[in-house]
Amino acid sequence: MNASAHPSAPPSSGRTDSAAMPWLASLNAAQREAVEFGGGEGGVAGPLLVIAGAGSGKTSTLAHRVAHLIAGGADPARILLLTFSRRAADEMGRRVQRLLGQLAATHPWLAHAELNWSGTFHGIGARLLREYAGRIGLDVAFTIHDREDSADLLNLVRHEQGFSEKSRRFPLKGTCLAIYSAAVNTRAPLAEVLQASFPWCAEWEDELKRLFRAYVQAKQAQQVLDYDDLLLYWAQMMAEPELAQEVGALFEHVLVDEYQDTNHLQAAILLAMKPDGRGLTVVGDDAQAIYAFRGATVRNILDFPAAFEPPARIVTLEQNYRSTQPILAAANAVIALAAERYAKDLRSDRGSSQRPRLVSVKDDAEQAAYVVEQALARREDGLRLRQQAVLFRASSYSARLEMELTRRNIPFVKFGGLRFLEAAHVKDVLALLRWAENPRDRIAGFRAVQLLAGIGPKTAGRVLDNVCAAPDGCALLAEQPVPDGAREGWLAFAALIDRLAGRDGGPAPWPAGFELACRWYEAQMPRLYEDAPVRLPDIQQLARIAATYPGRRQFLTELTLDPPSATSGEPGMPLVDEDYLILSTMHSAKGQEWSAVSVLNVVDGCIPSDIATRNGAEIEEERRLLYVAMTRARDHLDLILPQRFYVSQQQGLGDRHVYAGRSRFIPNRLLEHFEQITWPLPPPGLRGTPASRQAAVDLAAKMRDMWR
Ligand SMILES: Nc1ncnc2c1ncn2[C@@H]1O[C@H](COP(=O)(O)OP(=O)(O)OP(=O)(O)O)[C@@H](O)[C@H]1O
Repeated sequence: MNASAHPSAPPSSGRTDSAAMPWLASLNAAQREAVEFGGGEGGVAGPLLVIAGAGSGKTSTLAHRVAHLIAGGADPARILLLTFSRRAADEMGRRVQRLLGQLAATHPWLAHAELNWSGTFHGIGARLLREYAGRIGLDVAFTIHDREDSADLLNLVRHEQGFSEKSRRFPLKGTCLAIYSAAVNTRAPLAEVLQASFPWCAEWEDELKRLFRAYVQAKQAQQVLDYDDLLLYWAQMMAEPELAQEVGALFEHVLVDEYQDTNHLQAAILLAMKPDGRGLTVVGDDAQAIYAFRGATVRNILDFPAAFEPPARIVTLEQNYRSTQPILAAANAVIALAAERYAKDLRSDRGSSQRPRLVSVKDDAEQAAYVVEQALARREDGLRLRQQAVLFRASSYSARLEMELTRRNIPFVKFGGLRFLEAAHVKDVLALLRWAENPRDRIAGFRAVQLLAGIGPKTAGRVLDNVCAAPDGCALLAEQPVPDGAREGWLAFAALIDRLAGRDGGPAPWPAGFELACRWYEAQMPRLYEDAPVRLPDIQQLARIAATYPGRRQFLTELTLDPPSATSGEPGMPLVDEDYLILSTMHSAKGQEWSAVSVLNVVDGCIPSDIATRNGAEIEEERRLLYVAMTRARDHLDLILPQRFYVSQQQGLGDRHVYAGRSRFIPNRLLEHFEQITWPLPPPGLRGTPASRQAAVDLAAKMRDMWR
């Protein structure tokens, strides 16, 4: 809500004295400088870069800055806050409100201040594009394709262009999409992208160009945008000076979290909106840049200050509040070996005698047993499971652990695994809605139509051709040529779609329309899926989520951009008040913290992952990923090293057992930062003393020295 629109609006000055703001006392000097930067009577401040080490309170500093700006008189409706995930945006909103709540007794209007422009770049992009659709030649009813839909459409075009019949093998749809996406997000010429990241596809440059041209045409004809388009269209819109100025003027302040993981397009958007940097604040940590594989570039943060004249003010946060000193020392040692970085002197006042542990176990079964035993032991000591996380490089690494947790009836939630939207049955229902929303969306239509018994790709293709050729709203679905055996079902289906689209006279119903779609779909499920009963709760869950949105369009947009996790096929999502262990990929652990963290498979081949060791830059990113994982821990950190583990679905290799050594990111010279243990512990009589265990390491070094 716009604060000034509220009945108890602020007094005309709308300002609160800086000295009266209660939160300032809790900040350290650097944080306070970042929060207060530009305060006072000088108007909107120039650009600010906050370089923040892990756990140094950058998220909290950003929230404080937003609260500070609002309390200082800034209109919350004119603050744009861009975060990496929707979850982060929600969390930030909550923190800002909590802070402003502290002033509510004396400044009642602050209790109602709400940030209504906070979200991810993609989410905000979608919203602006819809608002400006008419001005930039977009249909306001455009639908958004997720990665899988985009790959399907690209595949269709690839086929139509005859590339699937080439005698030499043309890149597959997933690779084509990755190349397309890399070129769009890095803004680099195709030849350069191919050379740098896809050299084995370089011979197809001309064909790929043709393919991408046709893909863009197909998207435009169908009025669909893919994820990359949300940024690309926004950036193109900002390349029009008049529009850039107009959109830029909507926001007095623009604040960006996790700036190290933004790409060229995102930087271009910001600079076009705020060319002189006034009102622009970005925060980030170059040591935590982990999204280069999606086109992010750490140069954005490194080059930010010099993009303005005078250059941006830099504030560096170096006090770590999260981790104990030994954990921080180990993490610092790991990142100190990085090839290039902004040097930071991260320190912690949290003393502890416990170094992080390097735990050797025989295989992934023992790894799972170890993790469970430790988690339960800590719980016995009073540490809730929710305060404990298990992190891994690839989602599949936790399979054994998930089985063990299920067997022992220990609840857990997993972040970064199968996403809700990737579940086939969820995609089915959304395809129905999307097709009703936009009859030109062929990917949605193709999926929806084939849900019917007796209708295959051929009939579906014919129906879609007819629908696309018909003028808007005149598709006459019921009269489409379908096989006789399918006719009865088809009539009911056509009536459903017409009802959902509001083509049967009444307005499109919502959320009742969703219920109708679900009821129709549930009747099809037993035919479509053997395990229909397991999938059914997801559909019911989807209906519950849908009911919280004002309409179908908002629902589809939000869900495509920020899907919740799937539940079926995994242990049920625990109740909110229940205790549960956190399982997460390292990427999804970004920005989080837990008291105890265990990292699985800290061995070469897993971290760095053997799919990311093609060049130095990829290896450096893997190092930062391990650093991100280690710096999530407050009090306990275990890095686990199975000597033998099982990997599944390796391309070209199939499932197999692998033997591997400790990750190259923890070479021998870093061992002093860790306590090394082997689990299960040998019987007490055979354990030796700490000194004799250290001696074993020295002996190993001597053996190696023999060959120097
Ligand atoms: N001035 C402060 N005094 C005490 N604790 C603080 C202070 N600033 C931050 N913290 C605490 O430090 C921890 C880390 O803060 P936050 O999550 O904001 O860090 P971050 O910089 O975003 O971390 P990362 O980049 O590693 O994700 C939190 O538990 C937070 O409450």
